Amino acid sequence: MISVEDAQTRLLALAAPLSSETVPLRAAANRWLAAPVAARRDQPPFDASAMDGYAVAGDPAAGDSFQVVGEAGAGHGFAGSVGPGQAVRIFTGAPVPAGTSRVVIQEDVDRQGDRITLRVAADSGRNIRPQGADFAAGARLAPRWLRPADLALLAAMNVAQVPVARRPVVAFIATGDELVMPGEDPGPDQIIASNSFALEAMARAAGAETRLLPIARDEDAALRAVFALADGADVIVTIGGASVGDHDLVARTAGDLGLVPAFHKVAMRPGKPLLAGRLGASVLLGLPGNPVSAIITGQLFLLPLLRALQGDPAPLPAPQAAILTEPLPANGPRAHYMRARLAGDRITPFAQQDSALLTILSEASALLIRPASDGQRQPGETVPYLPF
Ligand SMILES: Nc1nc2c(c(=O)[nH]1)N[C@H]1C(S)=C(S)[C@@H](COP(=O)(O)OP(=O)(O)OC[C@H]3O[C@@H](n4cnc5c(N)ncnc54)[C@H](O)[C@@H]3O)O[C@H]1N2
Ligand code: MOO
Repeated sequence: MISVEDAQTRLLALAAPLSSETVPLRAAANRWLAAPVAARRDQPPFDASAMDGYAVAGDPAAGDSFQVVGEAGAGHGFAGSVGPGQAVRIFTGAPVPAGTSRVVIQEDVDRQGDRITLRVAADSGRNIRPQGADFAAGARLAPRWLRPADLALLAAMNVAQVPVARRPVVAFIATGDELVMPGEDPGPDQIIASNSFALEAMARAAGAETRLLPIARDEDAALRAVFALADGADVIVTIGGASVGDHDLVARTAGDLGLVPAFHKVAMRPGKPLLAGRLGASVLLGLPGNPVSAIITGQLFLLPLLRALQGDPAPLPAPQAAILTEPLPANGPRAHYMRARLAGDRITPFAQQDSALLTILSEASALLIRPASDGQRQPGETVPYLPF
């Protein structure tokens, strides 16, 4: 059995980056910016007022008085120039008129007709946002996951079309005679297929386009037929049938179909039966069937794979540190990803860690990482975890 880190490295080695495409700005949310884009203008494009008040020159003192000679608003500046003893009524976002060098806020001014008098000396701030203070024309936004703030930044840069990585297509195949879809009528020996729904949501949030294929019965022919439906997918994710039982067919059937294996079985808990390899033009990721195992291996393997396919050079989740609240016995030879609750900087693993318990997983906010063969841990010690 190989370590989690080895398995992740081998899987990511299968991730040849996808091509890019250009999409309208609004369609770029949550996608990977595939190439640097340059600002097409300065922002602000002119020295702009940061406050509502009066634009004047110099460093006026309390009692100084000015004649108001015009107005500058956002979207319509003051065309003339402003001389000594003159002021322009100005509003936030307006271009600062030629000849002025600061904005006195209106709260500090008494106005009578077209004259203003300063109640206090102008303060040290000029209340002006200089041209290009946010960014200058030509400034670049480097490849990254585009968050909402990045969309606003691209818009301000006047970038309407955005180069992003093509969405990876992920096909999900749940396997097992016991499975029916939610809303169907399960037979007495059947359960509801649940894992695909978590995994599909996870993949979509990571930018993938998803296909939920029909459940494959536990026979070679049925599994082959569903594999055929996955044709063209960048990633095929099977769920279940990865272990050693007589009905665990994924490795065998995929092998007969030409799977070039990268690994099968990883020293982790949950998730030991995980397998991966290249199947034709697709990457095959065979997840274990237990719900917690499937979702955690999805988190640790499927998500990084999807990020890497889209070009993210650092696709792996970064462990954080928290303070343990309870003693933990020494860990065995498999890295253990314990379902845990995080409160501030303190982490408490759930007492029950069975890999079939979706209620516990749903309550969990962290996966406490016990490295393989880690010794006993005491309350107060710092331990690694992954946010969940
Ligand atoms: N003799 C051994 N038995 C098992 C081993 C082992 O090493 N030796 N490994 C165990 C571990 S660890 C895991 S994890 C499971 C995973 O096995 P499979 O990947 O073959 O999964 P299945 O047997 O098909 O299913 C396991 C469990 O999960 C339920 N399941 C399956 N698919 C779904 C789904 N889409 N939604 C909800 N639940 C699902 C299934 O009904 C089973 O209860 O093997 C252990 N056995
Ligand atoms: O290692 Mo399995 O994934 O615990 O249930």
